[in-house]
Amino acid sequence: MTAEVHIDQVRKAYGSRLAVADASQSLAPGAVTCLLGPSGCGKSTLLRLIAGLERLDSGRITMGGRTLSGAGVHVPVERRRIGLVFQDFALFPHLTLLQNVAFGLGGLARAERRARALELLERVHLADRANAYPHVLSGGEQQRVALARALAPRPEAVLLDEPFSGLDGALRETVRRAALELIRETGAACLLVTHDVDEALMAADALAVMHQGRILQTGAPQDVYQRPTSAEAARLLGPINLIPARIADGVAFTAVGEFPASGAPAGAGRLGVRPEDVALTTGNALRVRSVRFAGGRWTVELTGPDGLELRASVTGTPPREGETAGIRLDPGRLSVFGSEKN
Ligand SMILES: Nc1ncnc2c1ncn2[C@@H]1O[C@H](COP(=O)(O)OP(=O)(O)OP(=O)(O)O)[C@@H](O)[C@H]1O
Repeated sequence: MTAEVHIDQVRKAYGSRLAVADASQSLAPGAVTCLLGPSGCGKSTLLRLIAGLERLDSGRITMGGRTLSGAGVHVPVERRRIGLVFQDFALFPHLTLLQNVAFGLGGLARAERRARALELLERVHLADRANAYPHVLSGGEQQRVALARALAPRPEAVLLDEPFSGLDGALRETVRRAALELIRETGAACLLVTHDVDEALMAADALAVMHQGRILQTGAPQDVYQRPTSAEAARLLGPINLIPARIADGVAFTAVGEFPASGAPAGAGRLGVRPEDVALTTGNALRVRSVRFAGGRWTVELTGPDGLELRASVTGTPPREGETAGIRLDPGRLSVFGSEKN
């Protein structure tokens, strides 16, 4: 069974601290929605609200049209049909892997519970360890058991809170890929909370960026990255140059040239461009302040007229410090933002 989760204008405060501020988001069945944002922005609180571990102050959360949280409604955690996976795995140390996975299958007869738990352990390639205890497993294996346990009761949604942060390097990517593949196959709606930009960009079918309790933008990862709707959202996914501009008649006038800005309101604004979308040319509009090796690319910092500071990320032979340079910006990779100083 698959169901869409709708989060509608959800708000949660702890005392005077607004942790989640009127957040709205949909989680599509069979897809991974990544919730990305800096520490303290409210990601875990939103996940806990969806799980039913917290009560919301206002707004509504529905799954398949059924209200889980809303005015006068709070379906208890165990009746939500939602699977949870946390960073610390939260396995029961005194239970075997089989017992851990069977834990949430209370409604089934004993033989069925065992069969279902074994089936899930097989899916995560740990059936041969069914009678082992969690402490003998590696971190990656424990995470796979936690996933098997979350999926065993056939949840309609799966919520994962930084589930891979305890794993490092190549293992992290392997475990993540296998886990998300399995979740997608089940058709459950999936929310993956992370503060790791690379993880979010790679793993997400849909990416939601959160800042100070608000979801600023949602979309395909490449769209949010290349077409951010605000400077704040842009910065959450990596460095971006903000070039002061005066906008008139669909053209942005800047200290480094004129660029198309059709549809942007006239007046003061800023052009946003990622460092890798700044191409260096011969010219003398800018001065190279520093050049740093960044593994496969070079980070070049430039200064220009009116105190302009720009960063370019380039391949090939970089310029030398102190030299002059020009830049070329691909009009298709420019974003136009308002002028507020954020
Ligand atoms: N139980 C609580 N009581 C009081 N304040 C809380 C509680 N839970 C969260 N907060 C506050 O709400 C805000 C959001 O916290 P939350 O844990 O949701 O952020 P987060 O984005 O998940 O952060 P992290 O990535 O560090 O886990 C923070 O300012 C936090 O201190």
